Amino acid sequence: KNPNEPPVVFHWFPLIGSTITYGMDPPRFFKDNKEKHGDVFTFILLGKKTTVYLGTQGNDFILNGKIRDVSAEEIYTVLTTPVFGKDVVYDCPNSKLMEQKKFMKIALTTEAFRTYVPIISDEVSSYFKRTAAFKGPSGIVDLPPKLAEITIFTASHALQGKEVREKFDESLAALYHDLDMGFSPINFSLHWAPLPWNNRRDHAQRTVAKLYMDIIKSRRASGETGAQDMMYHLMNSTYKGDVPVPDHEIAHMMIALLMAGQHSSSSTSSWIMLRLASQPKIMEELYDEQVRALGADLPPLKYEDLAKLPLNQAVIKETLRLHAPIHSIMRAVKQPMPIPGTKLVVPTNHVLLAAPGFSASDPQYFPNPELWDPHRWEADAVNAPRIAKDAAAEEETIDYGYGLVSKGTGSPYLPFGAGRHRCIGEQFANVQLQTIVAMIVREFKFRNVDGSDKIIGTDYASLFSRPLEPAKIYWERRQ
Ligand code: HEM
Ligand SMILES: N#Cc1ccc(COc2ccc(/C=C/c3ccc(C(F)(F)[C@](O)(Cn4cnnn4)c4ccc(F)cc4F)nc3)cc2)cc1
Repeated sequence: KNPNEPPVVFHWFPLIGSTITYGMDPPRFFKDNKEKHGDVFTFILLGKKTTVYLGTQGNDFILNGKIRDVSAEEIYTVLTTPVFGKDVVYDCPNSKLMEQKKFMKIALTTEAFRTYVPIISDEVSSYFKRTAAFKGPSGIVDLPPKLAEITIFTASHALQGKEVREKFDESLAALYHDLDMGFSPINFSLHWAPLPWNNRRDHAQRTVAKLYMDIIKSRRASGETGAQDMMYHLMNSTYKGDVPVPDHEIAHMMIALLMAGQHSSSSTSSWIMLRLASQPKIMEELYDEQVRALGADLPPLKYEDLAKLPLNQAVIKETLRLHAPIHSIMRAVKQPMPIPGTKLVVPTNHVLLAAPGFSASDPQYFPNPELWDPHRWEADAVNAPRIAKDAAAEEETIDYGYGLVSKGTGSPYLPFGAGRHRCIGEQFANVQLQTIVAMIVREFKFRNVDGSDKIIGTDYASLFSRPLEPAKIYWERRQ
């Protein structure tokens, strides 16, 4: 037992290690082991020595790690490259990923969001008009699958473009499903296995990539510059040295953005609706907020309206505090990493694991942390967050080549990560989620089937944590 290495979590078997206890309930696993070992401890995950570093210092140590010390691509590429395709995201040097994130951000501007809000709200209204599950005045429905559909229709139409949206009514939905089956944590180790679902994943990746490349060719041939969607901007981007982005890389980035947006938003929107069903009072407050801010006739939603709905925004913020879709962020250790303030050194054969969501449930920062209380984000709220008002730390930003990003130093609330690998989809996700919630609040009232304030458990087995299914709620159409 090496005194300079973090303590190892007890386990019976070398390969399995603590995979099951961690995989079943990561927050529970982190809490139990923090009590035994403190903020830094090592456990065996699928045969790999995985060193967890909890708390804001852990978040900083891992998410702001130097490029010579930590690598995201080394861990993630086995999972993402078979799904996205080659030469993009984690299948290329980090410097190339930074340029790709710069290109992606060009399509994610407030000007673009102005056009996205009507698209998203129309997709939501027409969805509820045509789907059988919401026929009549009221009923009981298993929510998550419905929200997964709403998410893919709204994101594909707004972000991917009309041609892609129309394909989801035909072949693309099934192909997306096959692609999705390959997007599972089991593939962290079995990515190579010629398992049936990996073959379907590979066929789907090639077919979807071809679909995108055909759209690129037809747009280039017709020269139409239609909507300023993601594909348009990627087609007009060049790497440094004026190298145009090859068509297959555009297609593969489009798949990556589709997968990113889909899982994170559908999980989050499901949690939002289930939380509103468990606290119907909040759903009424959201409706009243719209009537007060936009007028009782509730005119068609536009981008500028979202800023007039603070409770609507807080509902998303509070949901991401308790239900961050990415519960574990991992990095390979490239050279021994001394942990400041201790005599511990993390060796190179370890994987680092940050769990930003853990500090978002820490009573030190969030009074009554288990309470879903969107009002806590208002000024002078009873459960207001206790986050160090250290202006310097709060402002600390850095530019890795795709614009200024927050280092998140000292922040216990990082659902979008921090530092070099920080999310670039935060603003799009907020526009999409705020619009979906606002449109649903206009049409429906939700409550739990048994009228209780209970909330369903979390499924941690897939890549993005999400509600256990089925998750049924009672809905009624607002008069
Ligand atoms: C509620 C919605 C979302 C959440 C909670 C979320 C969360 C995150 C987190 C935690 C990271 C950091 C991953 C790491 O450090 O390993 C990340 C990175 C990223 N996300 Fe998101 N995301 C969301 C939506 C989106 C959307 C809609 C897009 C695209 C339109 C997107 C694209 C990306 C990209 C490109 C990265 C960069 C990965 C890297 O640099 O390694 N995300 N996201
Ligand atoms: N037995 C067992 C057993 C064992 C263990 C477990 C559970 O163990 C774990 C451990 C780690 C993880 C990590 C999640 C993880 C990481 C990276 C990514 C990503 F890269 F894919 C993403 O960041 C995703 N993203 C970003 N923004 N929105 N989406 C992304 C980036 C850029 C991009 F362009 C497209 C992207 F979509 N996705 C998810 C999940 C579960 C269960 C069961």
